[in-house]
Amino acid sequence: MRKPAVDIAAAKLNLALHVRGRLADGRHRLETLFAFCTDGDRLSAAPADDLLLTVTGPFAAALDDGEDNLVLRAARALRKRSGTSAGAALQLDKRLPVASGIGGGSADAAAALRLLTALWRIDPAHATAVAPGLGSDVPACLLSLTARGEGGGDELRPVQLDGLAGTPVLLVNPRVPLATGPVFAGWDGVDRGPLGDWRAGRNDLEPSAHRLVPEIGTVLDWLLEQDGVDLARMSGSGATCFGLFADEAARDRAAAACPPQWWHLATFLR
Ligand SMILES: C[C@@](CO)(OP(=O)(O)O)[C@H](O)COP(=O)(O)OP(=O)(O)OC[C@H]1O[C@@H](n2ccc(N)nc2=O)[C@H](O)[C@@H]1O
Ligand SMILES: Nc1ncnc2c1ncn2[C@@H]1O[C@H](COP(=O)(O)OP(=O)(O)O)[C@@H](O)[C@H]1O
Repeated sequence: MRKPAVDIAAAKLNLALHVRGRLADGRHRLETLFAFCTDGDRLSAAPADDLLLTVTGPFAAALDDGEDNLVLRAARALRKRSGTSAGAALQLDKRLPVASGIGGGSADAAAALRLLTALWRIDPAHATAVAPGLGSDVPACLLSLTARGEGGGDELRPVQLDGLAGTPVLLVNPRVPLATGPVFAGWDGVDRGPLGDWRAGRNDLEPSAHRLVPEIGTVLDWLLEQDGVDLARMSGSGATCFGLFADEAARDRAAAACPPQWWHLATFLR
């Protein structure tokens, strides 16, 4: 029997996220810089007659393997669009916290699109076509490259930023799930200006997320106190925050000192 193909559903970061107003469809108009980590969830796909999903891993319990899992929604959308009748046995190793601003669900959906495009030998244009309908972040996760996102976050332009790849990162989440919708709803409506240099930029969703989950402030303060941290910010709608470190040893010292009640992941930008 053929070995199942495996794909890393890389954790997504918004290195900066500026909210510029509203779009005609009611979503918020964003200017963001997407970057991806070298770690994430793991998804595998093997040939099967039907579409099947099993979920394992540290965050499997936070998620069901039922019909509304983004992996199955992605698989069904791709099957419909491409006209194939093929199935797949999908296995998700859920390592990223759920509803946490690092796009775990979107990355899983994107990984499913990549794996099934290969397994079913279909035109990759079908995956590109169904991605936006699965979530605003799914096109960025399908690309999984450093990119500037505009519009709803789904108008993408890949960018090459010197020195970014390989940067040691520490992700920290206070283990409080935070849904995206209420965080956008709490944005104060003030356009604070365009995204230029991302390091000097902001996450405009941080104040709203912080009101809903005050621990975000504690996590950010803690990250900023760590030796060797160059920048600390919240990703997406939170509550995960990231610290970018000058070197791996400093990142590892911070990881070792991370309060045990928080989730953390020591990784790199890819
Ligand atoms: C905030 C961001 C930043 O990258 O990331 P996450 O925190 O989700 O990781 C994204 O914009 C989230 O993308 P995604 O999680 O795919 O969002 P969707 O499923 O499309 O929408 C979730 C909710 O956010 C709102 N939403 C989403 C995108 C956008 N530009 N404006 C919005 O107001 C939607 O109206 C919906 O209520
Ligand atoms: N495979 C999946 N992984 C994570 N979340 C999923 C998945 N499938 C469906 N969801 C739902 O999608 C929502 C968004 O999850 P996620 O992408 O992890 O967060 P965020 O958009 O904040 O980065 C969650 O509330 C969850 O119930």
